[in-house]
Amino acid sequence: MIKMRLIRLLKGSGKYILYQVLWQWISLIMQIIIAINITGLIQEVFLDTAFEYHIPRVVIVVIVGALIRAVCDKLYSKASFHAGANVKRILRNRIYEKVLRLGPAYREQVHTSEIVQMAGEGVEQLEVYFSRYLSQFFYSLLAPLTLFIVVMRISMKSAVILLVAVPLIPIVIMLVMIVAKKLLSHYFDIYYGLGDSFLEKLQGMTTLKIYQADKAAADDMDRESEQFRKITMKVLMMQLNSTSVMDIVAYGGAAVGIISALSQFYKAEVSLFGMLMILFLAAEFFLPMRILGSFFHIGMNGMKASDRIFAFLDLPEQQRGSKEISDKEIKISLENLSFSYDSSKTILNGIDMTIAPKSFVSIVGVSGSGKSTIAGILMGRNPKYKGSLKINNDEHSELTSKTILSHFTLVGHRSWIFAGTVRENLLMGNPNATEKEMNEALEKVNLLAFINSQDGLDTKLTSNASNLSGGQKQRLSLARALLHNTPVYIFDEATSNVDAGSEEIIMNVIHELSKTKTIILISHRLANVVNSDEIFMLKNGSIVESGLHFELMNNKGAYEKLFTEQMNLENFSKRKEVAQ
Ligand SMILES: Nc1ncnc2c1ncn2[C@@H]1O[C@H](COP(=O)(O)OP(=O)(O)OP(=O)(O)O)[C@@H](O)[C@H]1O
Repeated sequence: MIKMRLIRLLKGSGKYILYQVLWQWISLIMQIIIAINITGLIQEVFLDTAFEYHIPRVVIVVIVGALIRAVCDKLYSKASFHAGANVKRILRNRIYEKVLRLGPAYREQVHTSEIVQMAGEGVEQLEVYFSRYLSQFFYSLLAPLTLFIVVMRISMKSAVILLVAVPLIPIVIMLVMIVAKKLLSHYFDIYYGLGDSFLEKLQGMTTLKIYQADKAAADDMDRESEQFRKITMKVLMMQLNSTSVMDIVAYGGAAVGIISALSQFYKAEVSLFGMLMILFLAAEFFLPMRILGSFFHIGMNGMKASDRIFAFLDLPEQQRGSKEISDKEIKISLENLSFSYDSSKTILNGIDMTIAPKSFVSIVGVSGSGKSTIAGILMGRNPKYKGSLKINNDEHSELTSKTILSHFTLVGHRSWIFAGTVRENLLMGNPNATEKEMNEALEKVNLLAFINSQDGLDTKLTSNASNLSGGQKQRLSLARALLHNTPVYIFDEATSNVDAGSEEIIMNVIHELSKTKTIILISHRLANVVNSDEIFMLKNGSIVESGLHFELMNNKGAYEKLFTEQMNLENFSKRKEVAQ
């Protein structure tokens, strides 16, 4: 019922739980004082003693007691807010820091939608656990003991009956917990699955529309939602049933206590005052446990959500060294490097490659041959490689992520542009870039005139720059990469999906850049790689040929075959265009 790992999250907020218990306890003491005064007065009325003199005192006690209880309620709410808010902030920070530590490879271990749900709804579900459940747990132990001490002075028999009946509620809670654990785990599987599926369908909405598959996707969503509705109903039913059982135990226990008090009054074993006191306080024995029971279900949801959060926080992290790249010149050496995403298939097999500082090398090969996997390994995204990858004299895994990312820039064909302004996106490349440097970068990629015809650097961009053309977006990504100004640039199909004009501009920028930087170009289109210092031809994860363009052409191997096929196809297209 209490999870120590969650408790440890409280850190400095533990005092708020203590305050909550204290305010509730003072409120209970006030209630006991009010009950003593009122029942005392009732007894005096029945015994016809001089009760009139006591009325003002009782009225004052009731008013002051009620006021103190109101203040305690207010203070309880305040402490409850602080207890919940702090933990939520701590947990969200931990999730965020974990994502950062996992780095770009996080998606291999967890879905983006799961992280979003975890950090949003998942953390939110812990609110009740910290702000209500925990303090109620301690208070529901303290309250019956306090009441026991009061009632035992009136009747030991009633006090014992009431105290013994109280633990029946936690027994019911524990029995419910056995069923709830399994059900809730299933509930969360379906819940996160639904989120995942919803996000994917939303992201692929345009594709679904193009292939008129949106109806089938909507039917899928309906099916999954229905499954979620059913499991939600099951959870609610379980909660409702257990609440009813707890009510029966609570009110049944109070009834037994009251009956025992009446019987003792009948036998003149307790006074009228004593009988009325037990009558007033019997339900109070059970109320805190009963409230704990109602928080328990929400607390249980939170505990279950925390299982996922902790499983995520415990994901193994890439063990990297602490070395920094110190040289300005960067030599990259891959020696007998192999890699698999999983044990079922080897993706790269015994790769040997040396990339000299400021050289222009290209990696080519048919689709699926492993080109992007090499780029991923160089960027630290696919860390579990075998063999050796050295940056100057240090093994890649001994270097910090930070040093890798500040010496290597990857420009892919799907670089993300964020909603905001052109300026904000460019500053991501270099937060210290001046307006002049940003304009120069835009000029290099032939985008300055267009951006200036809009609102200049303050031109607004929608998410992933959907208000720019594909070519403009790619050139903007390139301008941002230029501002990053690292010694090594990796271009992974940076010109795919762009028009011929944009392709030419991008290739010109890459060639210009190769005068001062190391360039690794991954391209389907072999016409773009002819001027490389070295070309590596990849096939099924192995280098089958390497050398200069003319050497590979003379080899008459796989490269020559692919190059000739592409040239024939391009010439055919050109002839067709001219004929039209
Ligand atoms: N995250 C991943 N998990 C499992 N397998 C993967 C993953 N990414 C790629 N692969 C597999 O690794 C192989 C090489 O993929 P990679 O993307 O490196 O090829 P590529 O040569 O860059 O292809 P393309 O030119 O089509 O981009 C493929 O068979 C692919 O299915």
